Amino acid sequence: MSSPVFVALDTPDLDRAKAIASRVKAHVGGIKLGLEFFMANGRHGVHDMAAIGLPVFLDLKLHDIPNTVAKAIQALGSLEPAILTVHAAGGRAMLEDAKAAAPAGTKVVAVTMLTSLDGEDLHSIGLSRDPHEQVMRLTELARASGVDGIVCSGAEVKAARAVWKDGFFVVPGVRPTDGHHGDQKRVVTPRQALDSGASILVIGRPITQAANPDEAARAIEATL
Ligand SMILES: O=c1ccn([C@@H]2O[C@H](COP(=O)(O)O)[C@@H](O)[C@H]2O)c(=O)[nH]1
Repeated sequence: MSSPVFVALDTPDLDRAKAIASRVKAHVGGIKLGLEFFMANGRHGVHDMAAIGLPVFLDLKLHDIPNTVAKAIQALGSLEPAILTVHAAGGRAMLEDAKAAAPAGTKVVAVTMLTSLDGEDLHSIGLSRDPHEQVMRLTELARASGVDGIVCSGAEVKAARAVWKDGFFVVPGVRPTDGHHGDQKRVVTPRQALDSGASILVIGRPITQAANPDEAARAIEATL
């Protein structure tokens, strides 16, 4: 079975992204390309990265009116990423139209609550629910909208999986040890995320900023 780890290649530098992907290829199951990479390299960069031979997760976190999101997904043309993100807060019509616009082989997953946020952040944007309640509410919305799954933290994935048995659960905010969390606030270890029901884990800086990225990826793989 291939590794559940998708390495987040958060860099604008195509050559650096290629170099890290090539180094860690044996220890990860896919690569995740986000806004930083896409803004710098566009569709052609994604196409180049796909040539490495690992599944591509395109993490664009689309959030706009339904027509705009659907047209943006259609504009990806032949890229056909394995996974594509939209924001669940875009609402039911946007989620339905995103799924309808995506290629059949692309899993559309809805971001519920960014792992860089906590309860205080929710309150500061006018939401009185706690993170667990917010994630569960958006999980129900995503399931009812017909998308393939959600992005949530490892703290909520067990409860989300319980109400959506065949959903696809993406867990970022993963740290191998109790070390530096950076901007992530809802954090678990790779083992905890998998034991709680994650389908895949997204891990960036613990691998890409390591002195030896392939050794870091191998060490994480050994814990799974
Ligand atoms: O809620 C979310 C959704 C997406 N992400 C993305 O995952 C990686 C995490 O990188 P680390 O370096 O392991 O923190 C990054 O690309 C985010 O855009 C997330 O962290 N949380």
